[in-house]
Amino acid sequence: MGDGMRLRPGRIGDFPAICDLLGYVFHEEIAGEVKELEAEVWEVERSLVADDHGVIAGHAVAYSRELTVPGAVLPAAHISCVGVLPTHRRRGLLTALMHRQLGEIAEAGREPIAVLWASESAIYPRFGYGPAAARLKFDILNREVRLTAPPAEPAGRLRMGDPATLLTDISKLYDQVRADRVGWSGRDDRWWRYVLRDPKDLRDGATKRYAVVHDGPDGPTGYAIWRAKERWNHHGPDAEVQVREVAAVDPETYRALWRFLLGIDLSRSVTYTLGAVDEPLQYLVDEPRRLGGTVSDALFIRLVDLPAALAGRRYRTAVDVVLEVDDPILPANTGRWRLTGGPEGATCSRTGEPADLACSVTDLGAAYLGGTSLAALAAAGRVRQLTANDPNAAFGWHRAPSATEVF
Ligand SMILES: CC(=O)SCCNC(=O)CCNC(=O)[C@H](O)C(C)(C)COP(=O)(O)OP(=O)(O)OC[C@H]1O[C@@H](n2cnc3c(N)ncnc32)[C@H](O)[C@@H]1OP(=O)(O)O
Repeated sequence: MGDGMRLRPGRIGDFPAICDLLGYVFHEEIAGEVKELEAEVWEVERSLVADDHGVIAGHAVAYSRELTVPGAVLPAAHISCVGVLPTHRRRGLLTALMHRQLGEIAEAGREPIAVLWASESAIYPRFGYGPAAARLKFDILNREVRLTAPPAEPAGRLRMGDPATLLTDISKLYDQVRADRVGWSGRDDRWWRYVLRDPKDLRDGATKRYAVVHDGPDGPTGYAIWRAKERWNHHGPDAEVQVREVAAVDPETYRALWRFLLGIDLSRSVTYTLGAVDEPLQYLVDEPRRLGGTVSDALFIRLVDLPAALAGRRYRTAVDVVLEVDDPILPANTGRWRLTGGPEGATCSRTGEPADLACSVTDLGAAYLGGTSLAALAAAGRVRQLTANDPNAAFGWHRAPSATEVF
């Protein structure tokens, strides 16, 4: 790391310098409402800085939140705000920050896993984070797709308003849906304010955010949040609807919300950047190619306490397998582990038995949410299946993992 450089916990007084650092590295200005909301969610006691004689040259923070994993909701360290000053790059600061941070999470013993979004996919696998959930970004030509096989007119009604005004319904629905949606993060009031932040200077000419709640006969059953960007061209109206989030407790609601979003007058395109890889919308329209879907990586998962993490999720089918895992950064995870369980729960303990499958902690992180197949990792030569006892099917889940926000 170099002479005089030290890692230390962040202090309240560091916040402006950390915002400046993040501004430099992400090429943006962190000011005004955004800065206030960053301060509100910032956990100073979980913030780590690289201090070069009083200059904050590097930073990383862990947020205390929950994450839905297959069959369970677990505490998960949400890693964010990682940056190293351009003047200090490639001298090992990130490496030092990551090692120290993982050590601290492991020592605290509260969170069996850590999760992050990577600015570049190449950065985090070396620290044991595996690409565990992808996203499908939609760029929809909405006038060129039709919802197929329309059922009888749905019984529900749509109610429009500001997201903040409808938040009581929206947050309840989010919690209801997230219980079964792997990759969704818990949101307390602070995180809702953060997620719904909407300063005018970040709208790029679009409107403020709107929300719509779908009410069924027994109460609210789903919501959508979106904004629109006005555009006209020589053909006439050409507005873009930008969908932020859609959550529905049943297929009728999901369909009603998408029918609403795809049909907004004067629009010619609809974008949705946080779709799931198995987003049901693909199976609702007559011409899915016009949805313009592109896949990219989303959540990276790091197993911090391997046995707690593996025992903390459920498995799609019965599993009884010995995994041999290598973890150079957290050696307590290294070794052979017997995982026994299924759809009702699991146990995981150290064993001396011969291994059925050998892999790195990064690959196990990639497979953890059920979105990256161990068989595909084996086909890539990353995972070694050593016996016929193959846990691939058990590690899968009934829906693909997805993410609802970039934190
Ligand atoms: C969760 C989040 O917040 S994601 C956001 C991450 N931050 C950013 O992208 C902001 C812009 N970039 C930066 O601030 C810095 O370049 C960082 C934080 C990505 C890297 O910090 P550095 O201190 O330069 O990393 P460090 O010197 O520890 O590098 C460790 C290794 O990772 C590699 N590495 C670092 N950054 C990158 C990258 N962007 N792409 C590919 N490899 C990388 C280095 O080459 C090095 O490899 P080596 O061990 O084989 O030599």
